[in-house]
Amino acid sequence: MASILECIFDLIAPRTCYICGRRLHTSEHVICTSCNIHLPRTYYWQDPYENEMAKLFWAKIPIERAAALFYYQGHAPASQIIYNLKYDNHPTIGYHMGIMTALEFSKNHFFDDIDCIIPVPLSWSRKLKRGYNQSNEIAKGIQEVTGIRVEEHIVKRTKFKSSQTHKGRWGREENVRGLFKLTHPEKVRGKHILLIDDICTTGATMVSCGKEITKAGNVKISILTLGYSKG
Ligand SMILES: O=P(O)(O)OC[C@H]1O[C@H](OP(=O)(O)OP(=O)(O)O)[C@H](O)[C@@H]1O
Repeated sequence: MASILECIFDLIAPRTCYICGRRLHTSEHVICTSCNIHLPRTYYWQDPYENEMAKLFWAKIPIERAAALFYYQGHAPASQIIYNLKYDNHPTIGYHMGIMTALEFSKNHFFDDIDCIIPVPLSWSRKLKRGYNQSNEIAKGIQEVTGIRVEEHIVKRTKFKSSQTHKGRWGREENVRGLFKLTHPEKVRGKHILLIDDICTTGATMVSCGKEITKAGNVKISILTLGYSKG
């Protein structure tokens, strides 16, 4: 339930839906109820072991479950959520979308047995430019609902090559190969990790990060993103 303070803030500075622009009710966050209903959900969390996204990771990393909240397409209305989260300085979108995602996924026991959450890291230069890591903001929302701790400093991205956005399938794999460095293997050895990112397209970023984490030994990996893009 919204606090009195939140109601007052909404009167002074009304928030609007990031998809349709309609004014948000105090109980709504990021998107309005109508846009939420029309969000193109994947429902992968209802079949987290064998869906199209999970199959991207088969035989590449020790994958358990994988799911994204919605299908992502470049200019579709729902892409505004990701665009504003990443490129328009709205980190709280990540937190609220993380909460929304966790509430839906937990109905299907998606988070069972997971020991810790690792947001896919950004390079320091990218983080400096953006001011925050969007995956970490999503992770905080997931933690809020599930109580599973977020571990931000177990793996780092050693450099920023270039964005995956305009690359083809092969170029994406090449672009992120060997980019991550596991700095605290003892913290993940024998654990079930939930890797978080904003979007999964080919899965190359998750595979590269996941492979590095598995060097710790006896690790299981599940994957959660807000969007799944068919490329
Ligand atoms: O599944 P994949 O094919 O690896 O693509 C997904 C990755 O691409 C995007 O990052 P990008 O490198 O474009 O970062 P940017 O948006 O910050 O430039 C996105 O944030 C994921 O990390």
